[in-house]
Amino acid sequence: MPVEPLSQKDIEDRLRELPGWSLPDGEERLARTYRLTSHFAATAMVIHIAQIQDELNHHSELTLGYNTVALTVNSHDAGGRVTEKDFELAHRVEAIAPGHGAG
Ligand SMILES: C[C@H](O)[C@H](O)[C@H]1CNC2=NC(N)=NC(=O)C2=N1
Repeated sequence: MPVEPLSQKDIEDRLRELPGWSLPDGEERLARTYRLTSHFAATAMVIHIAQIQDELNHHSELTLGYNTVALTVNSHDAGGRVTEKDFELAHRVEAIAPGHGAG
């Protein structure tokens, strides 16, 4: 089922429910960086996010740092615009972050 791109206002309204997530200036994608307590913890969170992304069939650009996990996401099937699927992924990742000690 095609998913429609969200308007700038819709995106801004939905971002209010996702502290820490942003729409970087001039970019059509949601972004968040989590800071973890160790490299191993960050790596474990990446694996968990990958599982969720395969379950949703919706995938971010996922970057593992020394003790950080950075995500940026938009919807390829919607021409690289931001859709509900991006917010669904963001909420699912937010839900697991505390369990990983992510801040
Ligand atoms: C064929 C496969 O179902 C599609 O390419 C999925 C895979 N993961 C995806 N991830 C993202 N971010 N956007 C998509 O449109 C998308 N589509």
